Amino acid sequence: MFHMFKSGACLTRDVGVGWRSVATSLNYDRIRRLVHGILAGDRGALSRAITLVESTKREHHLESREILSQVLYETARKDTVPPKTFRVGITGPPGAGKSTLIEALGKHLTAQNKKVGVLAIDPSSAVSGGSLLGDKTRMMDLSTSPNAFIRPSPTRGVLGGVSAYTFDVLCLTEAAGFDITLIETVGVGQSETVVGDIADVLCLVVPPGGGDQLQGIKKGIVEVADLVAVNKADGPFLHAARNTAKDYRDALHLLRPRSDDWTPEVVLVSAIENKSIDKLWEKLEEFQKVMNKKGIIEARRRHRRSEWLWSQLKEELITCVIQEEPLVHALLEKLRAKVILGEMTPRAAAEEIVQQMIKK
Ligand SMILES: Nc1nc2c(ncn2[C@@H]2O[C@H](COP(=O)(O)OP(=O)(O)OP(=O)(O)O)[C@@H](O)[C@H]2O)c(=O)[nH]1
Repeated sequence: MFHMFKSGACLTRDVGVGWRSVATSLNYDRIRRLVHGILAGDRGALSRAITLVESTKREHHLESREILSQVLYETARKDTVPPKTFRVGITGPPGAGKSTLIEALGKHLTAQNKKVGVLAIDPSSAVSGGSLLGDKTRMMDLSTSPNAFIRPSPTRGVLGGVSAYTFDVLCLTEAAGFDITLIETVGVGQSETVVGDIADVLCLVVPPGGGDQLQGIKKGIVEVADLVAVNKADGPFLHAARNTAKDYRDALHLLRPRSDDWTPEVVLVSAIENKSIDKLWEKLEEFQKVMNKKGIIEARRRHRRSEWLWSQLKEELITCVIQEEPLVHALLEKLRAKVILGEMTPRAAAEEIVQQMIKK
């Protein structure tokens, strides 16, 4: 069923030692069990595999790589064009009701026997060790559904950057049969770009606001949103929510749509009262249908994978080759003084270092 295991010998990173060839003794029994489990849709196996992806231990990192390679071998064979999986990015300011909306949307989908994964991208954790998204224990109802898989954000920086990490986790959840993935992030700083990179569709969730509704929400997020959900359209907030929806419709009208095939829309919802969640899903599905018909989702995914290869390669080269290379350190010491004193430009110094490395 599975392709051959790679040999135990491989080139890997050993933190503080540099690149070297090591005869690894990976736990192949565990790898085999987890791969079987994931492909059979076992949530426990999926959780354990993700923990290996998150781990900074070298052997865990290698095990997760082996698991991913076997899992991808299987899923790639069954992959269809257009893809049957759908990656929905949910972003918005803190307190907009993203988690409540994800729970409502998740329940709407699991009730239809759809399998839903929920992932969180938390840029704050990588930088400060804190967590913007907090723990996701709020999605209590959804987490008890066998059709749902909820994974809280990592609590520390992960090797290779947030998008590379989330992409690995996404591959695993999809391999376990969770065809719809809701990817949540707080719309601040870089995070919406990351979720925009990973998701097929980006839904911006905003609360009703008085006066300047777009205040505090960066224009950049609105520009990349495919849908805007104005949440909390209930009780005393209903009137304000309607006004906010109008403001967003006007704002979107002035912006050039991201794609000629889709004009972003604004939907009024109430996550708490479960109002118009079906309408929101209809819109998301419509987006999926329109974009898949033109092959746009698959084309975007392919393009991104290729882009990530470059960014990962650069990152790996910097962290594993350049920073570990004694020659680079020696040259850096020598040339840094010249650069600081203005005797040499940083570009010339960098070129000199690279030339010396190539000659070596
Ligand atoms: N009235 C009303 N309140 C809501 C609705 N959805 C969420 N809330 C409330 O808004 C607050 C924030 O909701 P969350 O779901 O935690 O919002 P969030 O965007 O995930 O917040 P962060 O995790 O801080 O980014 C909570 O007190 C919710 O009960 C809604 O549809 N109507």
